[in-house]
Amino acid sequence: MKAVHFGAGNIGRGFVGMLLHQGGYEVVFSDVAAALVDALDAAESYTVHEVGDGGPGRENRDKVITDFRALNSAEDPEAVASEVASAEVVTTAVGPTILKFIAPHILAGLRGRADGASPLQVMACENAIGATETLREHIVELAGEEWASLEAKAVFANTAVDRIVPGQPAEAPGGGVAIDVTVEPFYEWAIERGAFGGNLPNIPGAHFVDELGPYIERKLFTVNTGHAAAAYLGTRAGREKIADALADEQVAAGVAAALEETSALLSAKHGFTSEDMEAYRITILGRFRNPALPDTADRVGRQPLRKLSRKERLIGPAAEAAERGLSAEGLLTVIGAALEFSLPEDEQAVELQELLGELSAEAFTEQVTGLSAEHPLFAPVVDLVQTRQG
Ligand SMILES: NC(=O)c1ccc[n+]([C@@H]2O[C@H](COP(=O)([O-])OP(=O)(O)OC[C@H]3O[C@@H](n4cnc5c(N)ncnc54)[C@H](O)[C@@H]3O)[C@@H](O)[C@H]2O)c1
Ligand SMILES: O=P(O)(O)OC[C@@H](O)[C@@H](O)[C@H](O)[C@H](O)CO
Repeated sequence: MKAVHFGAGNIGRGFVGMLLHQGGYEVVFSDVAAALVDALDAAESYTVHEVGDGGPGRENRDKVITDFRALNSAEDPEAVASEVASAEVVTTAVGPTILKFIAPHILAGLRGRADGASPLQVMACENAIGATETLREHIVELAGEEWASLEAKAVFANTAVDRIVPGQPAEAPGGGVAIDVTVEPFYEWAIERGAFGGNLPNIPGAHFVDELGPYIERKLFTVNTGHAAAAYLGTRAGREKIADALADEQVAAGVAAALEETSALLSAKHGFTSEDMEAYRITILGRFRNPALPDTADRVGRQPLRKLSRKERLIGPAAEAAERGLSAEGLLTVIGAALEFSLPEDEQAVELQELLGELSAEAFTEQVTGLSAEHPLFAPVVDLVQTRQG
């Protein structure tokens, strides 16, 4: 069995690749970072180190991953298409905005797939609602009328992945490109079952669910909302590491306030009990506090324009809370802190600060958050933008 995985970065090597390997797949990583591809392709194995308390598999904290290869999709797209054509599974962990660049490779692979082969099982493992569906839409759009003849060759399942994998040092301790990965022990991979028609991929570490919506919203609006709150409030308080941000009482109170609001929304919307949501929050805050995990506010706050967009972890739940007459004050405080996020090496952080300087508060709010002037959250966000603009 073979899986082609696009994106050999933190979560690609530290989670998706690891679980595919444990399921018995040969993993072909595909990436555009030449040095990383070369280092992976030359290696016989890499190690996933679990650090800190909790999680399954405590008896063995170092997982050695073998039976993989790596290809550069920028240099050799034909080889990637050929691997996709003969794979059972395709996964991605490249970031939601990169999915459109993965679509041509999958389409080319489907064109080369033998008639009668089992449908390719495609799963995007990104922090976004409906990421696999987005990937499918890119493929369908590219294929145009040809899609009718290819459609039966693939099935697409939305997923929710959860494991904190911090940024890794670029250089290995002995020199050369680092390919080992340090991760937290906790993980969860929920996959929507329906698309597979009973022929589930063999991923023992994942669990299959009938409806993914509640899982992905609970994950994105708790883990990622709480993480973003820790990053933006932590940066405002001068904390560089996420664990240090949580150790600051004021930051921790701000994170808790935002998460109480998202929990109230998730309970109202999906029927999670308040006890279940409280237990979920406690687990997550414990994960953020993991002192052995070198995770930074800069990584967690990266791409603030994506994080401030309409369906994402801040505006998404705040807008829905406001529509339902629920409190969004804690989330608004985090949105205000996100507007201050400034990081020269992050293109979106630079653009965010430029837009704040160029646009009126109303135009900024419409463009960045996608809220319309009639929405109950529009005026409070405009106030925050005006405050930031001085
Ligand atoms: N790190 C985490 O804790 C974590 C957890 C869950 C989900 N995620 C999600 O996984 C995705 C990846 O996150 P990450 O932290 O691993 O980021 P990362 O930057 O470490 O990895 C992304 C990889 O994608 C590669 N890439 C970029 N463009 C590409 C292209 N056109 N084709 C192939 N590869 C390409 C990059 O070179 C990089 O190696 C994001 O959507 C993120 O939200 C991350
Ligand atoms: O990857 P992003 O930029 O969407 O979000 C940053 C972090 O919150 C995220 O990577 C978490 O570590 C991860 O989602 C935990 O499962």
